[in-house]
Amino acid sequence: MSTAIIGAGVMGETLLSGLVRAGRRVDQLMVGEKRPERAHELEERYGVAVVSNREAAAKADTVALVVKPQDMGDVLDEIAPDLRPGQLLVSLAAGITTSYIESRVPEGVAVVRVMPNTPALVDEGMAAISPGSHCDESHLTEAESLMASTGKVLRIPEKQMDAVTAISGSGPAYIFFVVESMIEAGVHLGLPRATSTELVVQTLVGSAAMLRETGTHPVVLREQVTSPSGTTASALRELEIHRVRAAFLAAMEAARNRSRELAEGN
Ligand SMILES: NC(=O)C1=CN([C@@H]2O[C@H](COP(=O)(O)OP(=O)(O)OC[C@H]3O[C@@H](n4cnc5c(N)ncnc54)[C@H](O)[C@@H]3O)[C@@H](O)[C@H]2O)C=CC1
Ligand SMILES: O=C(O)[C@@H]1CCC=N1
Repeated sequence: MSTAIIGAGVMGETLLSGLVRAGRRVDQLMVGEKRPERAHELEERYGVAVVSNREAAAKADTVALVVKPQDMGDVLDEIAPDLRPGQLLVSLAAGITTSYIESRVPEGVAVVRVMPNTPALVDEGMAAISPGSHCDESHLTEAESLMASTGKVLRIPEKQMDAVTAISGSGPAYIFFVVESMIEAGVHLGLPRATSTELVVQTLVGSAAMLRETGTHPVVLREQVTSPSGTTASALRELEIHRVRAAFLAAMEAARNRSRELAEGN
């Protein structure tokens, strides 16, 4: 099965590198990329063929669309004449619905919408997938296998996609923001930056491993750290006073709303 990736920026390369790591044959992969210097970089790095978007659409069994939502209309209009019924189109773009894509491509092209995230770069990705209206099980399985090369995959109803985008799609950015803030705090408290960074990164990795390996609810894990009248209780009181919980809710609502706006072409 040949796969084309159209749009080889951050997420396009993440997908490409994952497929290569998972053992997909490079001669079964191709890339369509607008920026010539970027295309050249990927040719050099992976030995992958860079072709025009139309050639990618005409040749590949599966076409992954990894351009920005704002560029999706133009790309679909460009490749529509080369697509054929039964072919699989996988969109990784935030906001863009399967019905929007289906309305711009020939009848019978199978569309799967995916929301991935960047930890896929280290094979710890979280991707959610939803079928469009012309998908059969084999299309969904192929999209699932594409994304499973770099992490976990969950099938979800498309109506949940904007919320998923806000949680796991954008999620790594919130975590990096927390990490960055904790490192800075360590520096304020007098730690050398390298020490603070090592402490925070390992604390994050250790906490994530506890969540995954014990399956224990985060509230219970947090309570285990919080000794009566201790240091953690003092810190958590400040987080509540500064409404960090409410800020997370507002942030994720804003991301969900932005995903909805992107669907309307804004
Ligand atoms: N970066 C992330 O963490 C995530 C991104 N996504 C989605 O992935 C998509 C791409 O995002 P990024 O990789 O972050 O953006 P990016 O800007 O790094 O990559 C987009 C790439 O598409 C190329 N491009 C633009 N128009 C093109 C055209 N007509 N033909 C061929 N290539 C074209 C650009 O030159 C660029 O290399 C977006 O739709 C985004 O919503 C989804 C989940 C996570
Ligand atoms: O910020 C964005 O729009 C993309 C989608 C999810 C993560 N990055």
